[in-house]
Amino acid sequence: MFSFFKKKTGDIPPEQDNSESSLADSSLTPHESSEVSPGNIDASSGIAKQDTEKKQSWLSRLKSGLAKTSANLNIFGGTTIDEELFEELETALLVSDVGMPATEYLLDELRRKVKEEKLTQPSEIKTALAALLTDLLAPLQKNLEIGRHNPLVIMMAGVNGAGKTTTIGKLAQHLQNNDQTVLLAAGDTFRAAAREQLAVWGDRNKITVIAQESGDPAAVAFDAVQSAKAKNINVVMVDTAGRLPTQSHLMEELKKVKRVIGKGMDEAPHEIILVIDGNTGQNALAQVKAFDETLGLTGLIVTKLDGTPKGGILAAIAKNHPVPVYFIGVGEKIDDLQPFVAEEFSNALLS
Ligand SMILES: Nc1nc2c(ncn2[C@@H]2O[C@H](COP(=O)(O)OP(=O)(O)OP(=O)(O)O)[C@@H](O)[C@H]2O)c(=O)[nH]1
Repeated sequence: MFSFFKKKTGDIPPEQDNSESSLADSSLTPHESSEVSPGNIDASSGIAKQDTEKKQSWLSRLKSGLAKTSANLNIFGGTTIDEELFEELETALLVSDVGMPATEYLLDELRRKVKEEKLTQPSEIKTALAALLTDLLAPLQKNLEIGRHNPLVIMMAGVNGAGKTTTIGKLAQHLQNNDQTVLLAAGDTFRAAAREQLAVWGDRNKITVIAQESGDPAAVAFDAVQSAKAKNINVVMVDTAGRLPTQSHLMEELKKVKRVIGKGMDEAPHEIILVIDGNTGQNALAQVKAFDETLGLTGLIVTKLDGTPKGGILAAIAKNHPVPVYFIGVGEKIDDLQPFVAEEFSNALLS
């Protein structure tokens, strides 16, 4: 099944309790539990077919999005495994922003595999590298769990232009498609245009957007949580203005937003997600470390992996400062944002 979110129940009614399954799965339950008839066989196989098509379409977009990074790694066309090939691979991994520690790790493991498994062909090294990369990235793979708090409060942070606002828009639509009600907090009070952009977008998609003239992002976030509680909304997403980790007063402001959200609802924000531009390369690692230190990140979303030769950054994050990657983005359309799956990612790079 093509699942976008993981659903865990907490305070939702028992009849909707379908923990450990995805929302998309839960929407299938009536078909599965009702009596089998030709009608519902057709319906469920139709859904399965649609899912397979969606998945195939995503995999091909992922592959073409990562084409520049995978071109860096296209060095396995020869006939012998020698020191020159390992040196070429080292350069290719570094150029792809895998970073030194992960590059050294992958090369050491590959040399061990070549010996142990008596590999002789470069194509076998490529397959072995794909498996090693999958293992390295696997700890980053985690579904965003919805349904465990009502509302689930998600705070988004990141540097300017990373893709926070557009990602919030895409996620909101995915959530709506999964029968979740959503409310947005226009916490990017720095850019008036960003607030207006979100308000117009909210109008068009019938999603309430809480905005204020005051310019205090913490107050906007607080109001949004109160409003969501009063309206029994499922998910609140709090947008924040872009900032560099070196701008300490702005990092302090983020801490305040987090603190004030906590005053509005115990244990909130439940998710603090850093949105990273995949083009940023090694600097993204510095961003993860700095925002994590300031806020305690629960997850990452890596956007703009389309067209970048620096897609290896996920391996650097996995090796140096692992934080779950909930979603990756390879374009501007809603379906260009999908859950991160380590094996899909490695295969797109190395198949
Ligand atoms: N190619 C591509 N573009 C993307 C992707 N995700 C977002 N964008 C684009 O990136 C640009 C910046 O996105 P925003 O959502 O405005 O970024 P932001 O982080 O909210 O920006 P600030 O408000 O300045 O901090 C927009 O033009 C988006 O359409 C992606 O996965 N691929």
